[in-house]
Amino acid sequence: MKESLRVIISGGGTGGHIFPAVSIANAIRLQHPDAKILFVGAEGRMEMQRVPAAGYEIIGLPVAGFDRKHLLRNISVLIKLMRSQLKARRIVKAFQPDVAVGVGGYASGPTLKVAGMMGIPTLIQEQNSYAGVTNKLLAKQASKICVAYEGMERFFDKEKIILTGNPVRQGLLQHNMSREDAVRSFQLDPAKKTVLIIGGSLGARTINNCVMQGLDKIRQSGVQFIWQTGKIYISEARAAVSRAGELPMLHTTDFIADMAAAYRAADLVISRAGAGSISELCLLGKPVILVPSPNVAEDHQTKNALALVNKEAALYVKDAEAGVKLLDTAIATVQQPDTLNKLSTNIAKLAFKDSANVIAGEVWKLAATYRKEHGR
Ligand SMILES: CC(=O)N[C@H]1[C@@H](OP(=O)(O)OP(=O)(O)OC[C@H]2O[C@@H](n3ccc(=O)[nH]c3=O)[C@H](O)[C@@H]2O)O[C@H](CO)[C@@H](O)[C@@H]1O
Repeated sequence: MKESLRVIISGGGTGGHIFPAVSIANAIRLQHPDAKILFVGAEGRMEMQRVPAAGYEIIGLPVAGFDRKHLLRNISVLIKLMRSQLKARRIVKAFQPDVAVGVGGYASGPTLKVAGMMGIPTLIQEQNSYAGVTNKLLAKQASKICVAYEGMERFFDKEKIILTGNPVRQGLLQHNMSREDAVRSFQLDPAKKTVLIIGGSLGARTINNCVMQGLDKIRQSGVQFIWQTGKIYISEARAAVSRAGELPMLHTTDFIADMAAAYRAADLVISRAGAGSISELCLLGKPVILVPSPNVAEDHQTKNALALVNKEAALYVKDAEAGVKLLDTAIATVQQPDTLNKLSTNIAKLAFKDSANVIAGEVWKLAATYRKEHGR
């Protein structure tokens, strides 16, 4: 080949979109070490920090989501969308990709739309059991659609669908830290059972409230906790902890950069049922109590969760019941080795092992055809 492979990857908004994108980029780099990869995200969103932290260049579009409650505000959203399309066009023209990959979220809309209009092949990756709005809009012109759940032909053309599972960051699987070192890295005691509490990439209000109201219970439990609050809840959480006094058995943080260490330290996880977290928990065989968010499109987190619960691969606490049940269930379960073993064995059976590599292979196939046609 004359020139190196050139790929645009676009999307973001939450970790659930960003981390699969990074994982696909890493797999492309492994298969094609001289590949040029450019991310296109949304200004001010999480990807603008997380993507450079993963070692990739990103350009932001001034894009924003539609406001379904205040329709008048959408005039500015429309203007931003038009400006984003113009900017996306300039980016695609200058970068000259062989293929564009969309992972869902606002930015992937304008980017993949203009790439498609310019004749560049596009691939989209849908993480959930219910298709996102942007991916549904982009599906018509997409050449391939990589999905993580069966039954996605209700949203997409059957011929384009490939069941790949969700790509997971490679660093989560390729590490050899001991449990003791992992627990110590959170300033906790390796002799104690540890519960990891994660509320998705942005944090979860209900789960945070359970912890804030249960600080005395935590103190007396004999168990220790790693608690990720999310960026917007951290000051409230820290204030509650400092009011409660010394709590050496609780590590509080807004965001965990080293999720490999957090999972390694955990004997049990409490989590929202976002697609990314579920894929990771399956691959690592982690016992988990799922508390699906009720505030997502078509209640898709409950569907994500029930797919596991029905196979006895996870415990389930409804958001509305978390206040009375969640901490008690966690404190009891983490001290029952048989239950933990059964959950771990069953959830590991649901893992997709090689998702990022399979998707990177599909990206290359599309690019290779385009390059041949364009003499690149
Ligand atoms: C509220 C909302 O809209 N949630 C959606 C969002 O989830 P959201 O982005 O919250 O969650 P996911 O579970 O998909 O992914 C979270 C990712 O963030 C990482 N992580 C999390 C916490 C932390 O401190 N550090 C860290 O690195 C996890 O390891 C995981 O890779 O996208 C998912 C995938 O489209 C959807 O299924 C969710 O419904």
